[in-house]
Amino acid sequence: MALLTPQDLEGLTKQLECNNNTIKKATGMDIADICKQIYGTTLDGEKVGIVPITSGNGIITNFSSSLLTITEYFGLDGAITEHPDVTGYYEAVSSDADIILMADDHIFIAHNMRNGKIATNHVCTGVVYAEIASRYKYADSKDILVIGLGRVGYAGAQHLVKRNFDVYAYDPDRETMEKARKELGIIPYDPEEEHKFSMVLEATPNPNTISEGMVAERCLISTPGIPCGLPEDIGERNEIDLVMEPLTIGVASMLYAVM
Ligand SMILES: NC(=O)C1=CN([C@@H]2O[C@H](COP(=O)(O)OP(=O)(O)OC[C@H]3O[C@@H](n4cnc5c(N)ncnc54)[C@H](O)[C@@H]3O)[C@@H](O)[C@H]2O)C=CC1
Ligand SMILES: NCCC[C@@H](N)C(=O)NCCCC[C@H](N)C(=O)O
Repeated sequence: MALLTPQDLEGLTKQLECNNNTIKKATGMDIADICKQIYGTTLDGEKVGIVPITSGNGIITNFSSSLLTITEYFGLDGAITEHPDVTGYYEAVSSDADIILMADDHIFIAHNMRNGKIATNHVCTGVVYAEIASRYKYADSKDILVIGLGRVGYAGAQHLVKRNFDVYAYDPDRETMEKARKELGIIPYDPEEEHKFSMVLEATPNPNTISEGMVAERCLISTPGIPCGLPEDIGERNEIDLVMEPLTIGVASMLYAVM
């Protein structure tokens, strides 16, 4: 799995504000509104314990501080523990944290100590970016294209099927495509069909995954994928609203998911 780098997280607040404005323009709602709609929950100044984890590739220098920025942006009372790992977890629980945030190289969780709810970043990211794409004010139909059916994209496609969208999808992994077709009923995207979409969810770790033939003149591309899958020239030739940032929207989704 592709790991975040400190460079990905630089200028996080600016990226967040820019994306929140794009989301408001494209859907009429901001990130918090969309999360409230998805989960039917609200945030109320909860105490959040952020625990750095040293396993695997180790601590990402600005990951915990980025989580602190995000919790504060959404009006929560965040704190990074003085110690990492088990000692840090003990510190967070002992200081009465309502929600614990921690991530190793494979799973990033939010765990609500009050109601026991637990949520993963990859599922919550897929769901919230799918929801953003699906609320495009200028959509020309209920057709939506999902590019990449991994941990994030599959969760997003599943959410869109549940919301009764006509979900087309493409992933080069044949087994993944077959699983999604059988289990979700997605429609395999066929580039030969010249079907252009006004709503696209892209969740791959590769650049240039979005081709000219996929996007309508006016299109919302909602992509947590790092790096960005939209080639610059296509972005210039079409009227595209691009929602893309490395961490905040997915974390917001996690926080609302465990309330
Ligand atoms: N912005 C955010 O908040 C978050 C971003 N991410 C990023 O989202 C991306 C996806 O993450 P995961 O789902 O965990 O990865 P994953 O490795 O589980 O899934 C990626 C999928 O993309 C497919 N793929 C690769 N090239 C493709 C192409 N050209 N067209 C269509 N599909 C293609 C692969 O076959 C695979 O199924 C990664 O870049 C990850 O870093 C993950 C979580 C949160
Ligand atoms: N947008 C979220 C993406 C999460 C995932 N792609 C990742 O980089 N996970 C690694 C996080 C490692 C954190 C580290 N253990 C620390 O605590 O600093």
